This record gives sequence, structure tokens and C-alpha cells, in this order.
Amino acid sequence: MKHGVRRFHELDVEEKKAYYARDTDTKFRYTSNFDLFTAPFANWRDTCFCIMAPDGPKPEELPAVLRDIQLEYTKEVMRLGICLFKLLSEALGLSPNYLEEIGCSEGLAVLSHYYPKCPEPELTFGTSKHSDNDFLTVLLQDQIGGLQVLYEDQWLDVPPVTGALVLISNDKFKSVEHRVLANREGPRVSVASFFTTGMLPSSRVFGPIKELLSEHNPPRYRQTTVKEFVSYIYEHGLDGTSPLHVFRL
Ligand SMILES: O=C(O)CCC(=O)C(=O)O
Ligand SMILES: [Fe+2]
Repeated sequence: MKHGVRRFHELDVEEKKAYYARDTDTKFRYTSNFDLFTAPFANWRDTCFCIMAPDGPKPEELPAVLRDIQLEYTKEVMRLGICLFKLLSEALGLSPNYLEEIGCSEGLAVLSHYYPKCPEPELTFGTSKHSDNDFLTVLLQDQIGGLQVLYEDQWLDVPPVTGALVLISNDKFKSVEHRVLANREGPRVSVASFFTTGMLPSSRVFGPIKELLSEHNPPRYRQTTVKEFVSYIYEHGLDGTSPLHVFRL
């Protein structure tokens, strides 16, 4: 998968142009800084964004250099995701299929990032500080490094694997804040698979799971739709703030 992503990003500009889009109606789109016009500054990163589930692209909509591998990789990520949602449900004391049944594994968006060498890495980031606005992220990264997580007020170089189940778990699972440094070495390639249903027109509401609530553990967030939750990031860009404060009671 990492080779496929690198092959795409290293194609001729003319070939990549055909996939460049800033609107939201193509399934596979190549872009740089989705939040270019809303974030406080630009990141040193290009991205291919592709909705793979529930309705993925037709194979011919994917660039030939990563077509087969992206389809195969996504199948495996979906299997892994379903397994993780079962374990997370159990960890919350719920039945194993709980998170799957409320729709957490229904949607999957694959973000394939390419961080070119940066001549002045102290002036920007590869990806600025944020926490992911989805249910869970499965992250694949290469060996270049630069990914950091915030732990007890310190940035640690740790390869993270888990994502964001904060709101519906009522803070039981905390979404890790993370960033990627721009790097003199590179390119760096990563693939972030977001379990999200933000692309669906669903009006289903999510809030803290009622089985987890009690007198001693009252809801800490109001209910919201995934669409509303996700829109925060588009409106603010990766400006270092978390959408969670908007929903906190
Ligand atoms: O490139 C990485 O390792 C992380 C990317 C990331 O944080 C994201 O896509 O949300
Ligand atoms: Fe992230």
C-alpha cells in the first residue's frame, strides 16, 4: 500500500491533475491541505482521499498505480476494524457487536498522505496538532518518523494505532492528540483509514452510550450527528482545537 501511495504521488503533475479536486463529490480525490482556506497555516503534505465504504469507487475510478492494492488493503482494514470494534465494545462492558450495530464500522475513508522533504521543517508541520474526528483510525506509516502524540503535556515519538471513540464512550476512550513534524528527510508516506459515516446523509444521532451512563457517570456530551461532528474540522481546519468542546455539556 505504501509503495502504491508513493507511486501515485510521484506521478507526473499532468497525470495527477486529472484527480485533483477540492469539492466533495468525487470518491477519489487528490488534494493538498483540505483546510487550506480555513486553517491558520498550511501543512507540508499532499493527500489522496477516498471513500471506500459503504459505497466505494468503481475500480476504474482509482488510479491504476494503486488500484488493486487499495481495494485489497481496504478489505483487510475493514476486517481489522470490525475486530477492533468488537474488542472495544467488550472493553466498555457492552456486547461484542454493540459498536458495529450502532454503525461505527459502516463508513470508511482512506487518506493516503505524502510528506515531501521539507527544507525548513522548523517553519511548519507535516500535520498540525489535532485529534481525529471519526470513530476509530487505523494508521499505517513508513519508517521515516515524525509522528508524535501528546502524553501528559509532552510530545512523544510514538507510533499510534488507535483513534477516537471519545464522545460515544463518554470520555472512557480518550482520543489522542497528535501531529506530524515536517522533516528534512523524506518523502514520508502514511495511510490513515478513518472509520466515519460523515459522508452519508444520515440523520442518526450519536451521544454517550446509554448503557455506560449512571448517576455517577452522567453524560458529558450532547447528542450529535456524525455530519455535524465532522463539519467542525472543515470549518476550522487543523487549528489545534478539538471539536469535542462544542458538544461538551
Ligand atoms: O501521517 C500520519 O502519520 C498521521 C496523519 C493523521 O494524523 C491524520 O490523517 O489524521
Ligand atoms: Fe490524525
